[in-house]
Amino acid sequence: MIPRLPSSNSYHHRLKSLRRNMVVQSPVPVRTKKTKAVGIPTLDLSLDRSIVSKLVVEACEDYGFFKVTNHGVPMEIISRLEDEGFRFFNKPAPDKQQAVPAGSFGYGSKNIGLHGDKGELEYLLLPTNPCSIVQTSNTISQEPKNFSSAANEYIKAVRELASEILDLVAEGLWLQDKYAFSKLITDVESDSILRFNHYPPLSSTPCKDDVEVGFGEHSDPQILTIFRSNDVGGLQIALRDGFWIPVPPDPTQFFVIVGDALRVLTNERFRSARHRAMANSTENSRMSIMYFGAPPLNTTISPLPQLVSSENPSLYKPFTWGDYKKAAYSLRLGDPRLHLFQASFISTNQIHIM
Ligand SMILES: C=C1C[C@]23C[C@@]1(O)CC[C@H]2[C@@]12CCC[C@@](C)(C(=O)O1)[C@H]2[C@@H]3C(=O)O
Ligand SMILES: O=C(O)CCC(=O)C(=O)O
Ligand SMILES: [Fe+2]
Repeated sequence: MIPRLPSSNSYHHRLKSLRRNMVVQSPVPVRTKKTKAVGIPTLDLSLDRSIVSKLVVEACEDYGFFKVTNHGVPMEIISRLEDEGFRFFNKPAPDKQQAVPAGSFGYGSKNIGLHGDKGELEYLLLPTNPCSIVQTSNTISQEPKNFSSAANEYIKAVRELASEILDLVAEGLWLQDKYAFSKLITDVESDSILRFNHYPPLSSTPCKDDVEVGFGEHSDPQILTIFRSNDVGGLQIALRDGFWIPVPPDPTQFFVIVGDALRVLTNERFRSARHRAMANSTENSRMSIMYFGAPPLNTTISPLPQLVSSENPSLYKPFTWGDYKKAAYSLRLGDPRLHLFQASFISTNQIHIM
């Protein structure tokens, strides 16, 4: 099917001026080695759908990262969860260590994952399923109902936002199934995660040229990450040329990061942005809240047929989200992992000496 595009001049004029305005200047660039003061693509979700869907696709292709405004999530929902997060991190260490003790979820401090990655932060990692939020809230808050209702309302709102963005992506790619991506994260079995990262002010002064790491460089393995932070900066995004751009915080808006799974589903048309958080050298605490939208564990991830052709053959073998998650979690934070699933990858046990 040949896509039909509106042909009016005013449409093209509007699109051009939107593109010009899409990249906004960072007001307070945090400079480290190899950083650039480039703007962040910003998309106003209240604009005409046909325009926004095109711009979303462009931002996913060029950056794998963008900011959304007019996102429709009430500030009250955001502030309630932020207050609950700070209330938790302000508790004494032994109380925090009791939160969600089982498995890979729960409270962590300075250790990220299980393979020696360190960071200047503490965090709380939770499954987004409403029942497990209710259960775990007993170990997180003295007033568990306040925590669980704040978390569940926030999760519902950001899941809707993620799903809306994924529908725009499907439209911008002219897919026949408009819900091809969103249905993966709205499934009741979805493996999505909620994470609070708390970066207390650094007590020691970092050595010259040695910027301490808050959260090391990595890409997110899931489909899409929706996140925001309070007004303390720290996040940086890698550009294609290897330069890092600081992301000025915007507490009332959301940022979106393309994950590895979406990169595979689009047969590498999209980038999964590598990002990192610098340690917090300000006087105030930084807190980010990340929603990682993921499919059910048994979902097959492989490039969508519409994005595969003889000129663009599939770059990946099919694998399940569970397979990819297992591979990612068996590696260090910054390790490459997608190559393990590439169509051209030959694992050592496939090499037979004749
Ligand atoms: C070192 C690690 C932390 C991580 C699991 C991993 O082994 C590699 C991927 C990491 C990451 C990055 C994005 C968020 C996160 C929750 C995820 O799904 O993959 C973290 C994992 C974690 O913090 O446990
Ligand atoms: O806290 C941040 O700003 C970044 C954290 C992050 O990238 C993550 O939790 O995956
Ligand atoms: Fe991340």
